[in-house]
Amino acid sequence: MDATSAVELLEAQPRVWDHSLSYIKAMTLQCAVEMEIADVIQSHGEPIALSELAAALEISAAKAPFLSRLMRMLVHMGYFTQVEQQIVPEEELYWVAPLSQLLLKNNPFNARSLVICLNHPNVVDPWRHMSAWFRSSNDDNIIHDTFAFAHGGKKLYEVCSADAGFGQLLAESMGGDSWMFSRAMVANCKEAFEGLSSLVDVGGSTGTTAKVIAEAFPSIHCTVFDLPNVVAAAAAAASAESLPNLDYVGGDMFTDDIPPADALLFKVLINNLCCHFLTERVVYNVSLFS
Ligand SMILES: C[S@@+](CC[C@H](N)C(=O)[O-])C[C@H]1O[C@@H](n2cnc3c(N)ncnc32)[C@H](O)[C@@H]1O
Repeated sequence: MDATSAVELLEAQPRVWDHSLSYIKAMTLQCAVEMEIADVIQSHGEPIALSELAAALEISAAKAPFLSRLMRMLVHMGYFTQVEQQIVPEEELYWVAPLSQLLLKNNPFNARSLVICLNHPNVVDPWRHMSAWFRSSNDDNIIHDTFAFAHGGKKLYEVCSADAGFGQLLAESMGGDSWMFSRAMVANCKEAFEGLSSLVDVGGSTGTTAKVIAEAFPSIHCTVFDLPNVVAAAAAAASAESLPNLDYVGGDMFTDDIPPADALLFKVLINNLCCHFLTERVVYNVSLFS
């Protein structure tokens, strides 16, 4: 190997490190969500010193230096800002950046469940099995998706049925996304709802999308149709803020009757297979918005 090639390789090496360690950002974000760091700093009401943050998070003094590293990473990722400290210059001060709004528990559009869901072993494992999937030789009875391959042949929703906690997490994971998406949809696509008197949101999860539609179009009766355990939790949570034109029906869309309606909404359901607004006619392709 000549000297130029050696230098080129040396310069390329950090990229391999970068690619191989890129999971650190995901894990750092998950840690911030689990520890509710954004909530703690926001409720402090002003920039918080590292020692105060450590105390509020009940982190021991011995581990506080590691909290400093975590916070610097989160600053680098854009969730927090580091503020100049005048009084005790050596003390680090942190404040929330706009991006951290997406981590706050009291924001209806937060992405907390999404972060936890996307880092869940059930979701990460298929990626770890990708080469084994490519190399597997059962082409006669090919298991098309790597998810099923990594889960003993079970598809996503079969895993959800077997693991109710994960099913609930998946159902909730789109909540913030749906909240923002639905508001944009009802504001920009009013014509898609004209003439409808009923709509079923199939796989409607906690009802975020249906709620937005029901509020925007009181003349449309909206039904959230999802697996019974998901619907039970969603309906219980919704009872306090119930809308007269919104209800919940539990069932399995593969085996149970979907309630009849003028329009069926399939949003982020069964991979890309059903990413459409369906009625007797196709009203809108949801993927246009996502
Ligand atoms: C990725 S989430 C999408 C939720 C919602 N449509 C949205 O866009 O926010 C998929 C939803 O489909 C539901 N689901 C999965 N299998 C189902 C089935 N067989 N019948 C009805 N709903 C199902 C899940 O419980 C989950 O709430």
